[in-house]
Amino acid sequence: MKNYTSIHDIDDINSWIAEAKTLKQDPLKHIALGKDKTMGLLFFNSSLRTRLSTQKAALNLGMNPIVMNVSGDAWGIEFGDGTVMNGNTAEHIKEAAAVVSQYCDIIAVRAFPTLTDKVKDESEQVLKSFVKYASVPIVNMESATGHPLQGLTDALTISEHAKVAKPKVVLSWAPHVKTLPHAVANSFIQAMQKMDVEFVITHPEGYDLNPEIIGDTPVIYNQEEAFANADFVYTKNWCSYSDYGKILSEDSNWMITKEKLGNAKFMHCLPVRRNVVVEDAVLDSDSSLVIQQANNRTYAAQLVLKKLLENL
Ligand SMILES: NCCC[C@H](NC(=O)CCC(=O)O)C(=O)O
Ligand SMILES: NC(=O)OP(=O)(O)O
Repeated sequence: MKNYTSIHDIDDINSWIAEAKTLKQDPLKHIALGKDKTMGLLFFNSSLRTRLSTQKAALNLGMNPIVMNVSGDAWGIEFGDGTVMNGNTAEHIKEAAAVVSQYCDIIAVRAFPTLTDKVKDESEQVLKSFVKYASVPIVNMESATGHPLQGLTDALTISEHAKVAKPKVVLSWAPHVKTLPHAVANSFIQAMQKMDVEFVITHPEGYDLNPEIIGDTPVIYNQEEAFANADFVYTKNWCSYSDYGKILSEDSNWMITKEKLGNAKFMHCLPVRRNVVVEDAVLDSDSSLVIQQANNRTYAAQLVLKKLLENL
């Protein structure tokens, strides 16, 4: 594996999950692997979990992490090809990526979508430019259309907590006050499609995700029907994909409640807005896996970094 930019970079999810579980049992076992190697983390957007768990993963492998908030702290980066740079951007990604590649052995990037320009977002301009112009491996820490470190984490968490051989997993849309990306939902879908689970998606009409990602995964527009006999309910808000970037509904009837959840476990990537997306009674109960999920971010990242280091 040269880069980790999408769930498609996982060749065999079951063996990856097994290896992540082994790493979790003895996180410092490979501390010599990353000796004298530098991990660069570049953030164009806010983060708590990704920023800390990816650094923790690098430290567990003996790497030296260096972190930069690119938006605001660095010079504005130009991504366009052939642009006359007489506007607000001060340096081109061609120089920026080449320079950072000299300081770092692996570069991880977070760059969210605009949610106003679908073509630009789907082109993954920022992530793909780093892949193109950097000379070291690139890790996606949540791009315009995917969050594969999260998707791998979620697959690991479901595997750890499954009580039956083929659990039923539901991805449910929930209300939110802001227009939010599709990245987490996309990578979760792609991860579940690789797992041996019964997987369904539920959301109000108008919130259908990219049909190329959905494939033949069933979509049910009735949340109650979708939740029947669920073992895991993974919740996420996203904005409309067809009416790109729009909030069509803030219908509070779609909020996750203890009553709706029944015996299922609740999952969310975090950060989560209490009593908008999910009620307190769920998050404050044993049904919630969100803290265990966030812990697994370290081991998912550590597995990815280990594979990249072994391939340097
Ligand atoms: N990295 C995890 C999720 C990040 C982002 N959530 C947010 O922006 C929530 C912001 C808020 O609730 O104000 C998303 O949905 O993709
Ligand atoms: N789940 C997740 O990616 O969280 P952060 O946005 O805090 O990194």
